[in-house]
Amino acid sequence: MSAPQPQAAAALAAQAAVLVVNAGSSTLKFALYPRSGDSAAEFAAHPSFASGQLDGLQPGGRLQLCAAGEAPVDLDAGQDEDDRFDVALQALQRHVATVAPQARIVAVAHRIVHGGGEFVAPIVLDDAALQRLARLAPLAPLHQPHNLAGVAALGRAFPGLAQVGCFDTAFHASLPDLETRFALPQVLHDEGIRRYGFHGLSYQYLMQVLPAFSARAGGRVLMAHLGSGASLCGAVGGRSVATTMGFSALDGLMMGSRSGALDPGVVLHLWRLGWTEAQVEKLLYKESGLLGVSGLGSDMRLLRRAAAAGSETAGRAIDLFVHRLRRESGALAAVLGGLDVLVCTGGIGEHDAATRAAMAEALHFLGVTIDPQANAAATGDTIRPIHAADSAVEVWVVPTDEGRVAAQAAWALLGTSAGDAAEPPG
Ligand SMILES: Nc1ncnc2c1ncn2[C@@H]1O[C@H](COP(=O)(O)OP(=O)(O)O)[C@@H](O)[C@H]1O
Ligand SMILES: CC(=O)OP(=O)(O)O
Ligand SMILES: [Mg+2]
Repeated sequence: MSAPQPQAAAALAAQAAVLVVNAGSSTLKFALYPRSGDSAAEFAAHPSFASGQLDGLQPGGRLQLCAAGEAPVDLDAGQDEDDRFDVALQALQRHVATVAPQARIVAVAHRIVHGGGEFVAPIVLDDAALQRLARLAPLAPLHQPHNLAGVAALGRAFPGLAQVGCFDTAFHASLPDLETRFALPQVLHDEGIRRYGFHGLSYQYLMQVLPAFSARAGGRVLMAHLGSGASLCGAVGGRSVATTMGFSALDGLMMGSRSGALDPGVVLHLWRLGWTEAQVEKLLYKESGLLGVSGLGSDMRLLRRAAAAGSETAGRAIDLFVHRLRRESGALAAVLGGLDVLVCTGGIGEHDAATRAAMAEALHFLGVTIDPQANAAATGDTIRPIHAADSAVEVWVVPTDEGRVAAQAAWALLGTSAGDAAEPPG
């Protein structure tokens, strides 16, 4: 993205924008969205006007701003985590002032992974809500503490601005009762030990754009969000009816460094062997999945290269990822009673044609056939159909945009007054 010339910038009218933040353990992803209509076509147009990522937020990391269309910039950062956040946010503000000088940030919206049973719709965050959300941190230790640290840091950077929380779990509030239950005593269910489901902002985005492209978007849709975290969601009428992640973001598919579904007997066994809670948590969240099985890394690109160069462990990790995808897809297709549409998204779903081909092959018995050329040509740049002309099931590759959904939620909560505040005087 190139910076507008000063004269051109001066001529631009102030435009209200929502800054969307997705804070992770070592990265902070951000994007700036103007107000736009909520139609499927406008959603699909990807209208964010500044976006990027801040890397290296953990102490000792190399703090770097990677903004869309620009070379990465190294930042001079201290060792203290709060200082690093603040330096990173000042850089973000400078970047926004350069590439989108017309933007006037009127609110900040955060992706917050766990909303529990209580937060089933976006809210304007206040101290009481933040305290209750902090209690959910043990259920999403890889995400929730960082999400909330992001809220605190943005509060310091933009004092007085409304901060909106958008919950990954909220899209799954529509799950049928049975789908939320584990086969455990009722008392535990009543205490909140149940399936919640995650990646909800991504699934909501897919369900909002798809109707502009497919007349069958309201039918039985299987969505595969395959990124560092990976899950599946089955939807009918645009609403979640089944999903693979559960109480935490550990369940279901094999992931970059997470195990996915695991016999709980394994955890008991490790405890008996003397593993501590912290060691088990690290194993399941950070040392398993593609990384654990391959012993090489969690990134599918790296594993594809290693497998092509003859690495047996990389090949096994990919095979297991695909096998688990086959098993879980079959389970959700059974819950849906068949498929009308399959949607692939997330870093792997958008970019890895071989994984998509394997998934389609696994679901061929349900009528899924892809067009190999269309599949190879789909690189995650835009929404593309990849099914063969005679496929009974449509297959789409859709680049997801969780930020767009969070921005929409902020606009809806803040009403028209937020936009009016940024109109140029006179
Ligand atoms: N070109 C690509 N080919 C294959 N896999 C890719 C490609 N680009 C990204 N990925 C995979 O996607 C993952 C990141 O997915 P993404 O959805 O961006 O993750 P997250 O938002 O959870 O950090 C990477 O770890 C890698 O496995
Ligand atoms: C919930 C989850 O796993 O998120 P991510 O894929 O961003 O890690
Ligand atoms: Mg993600």
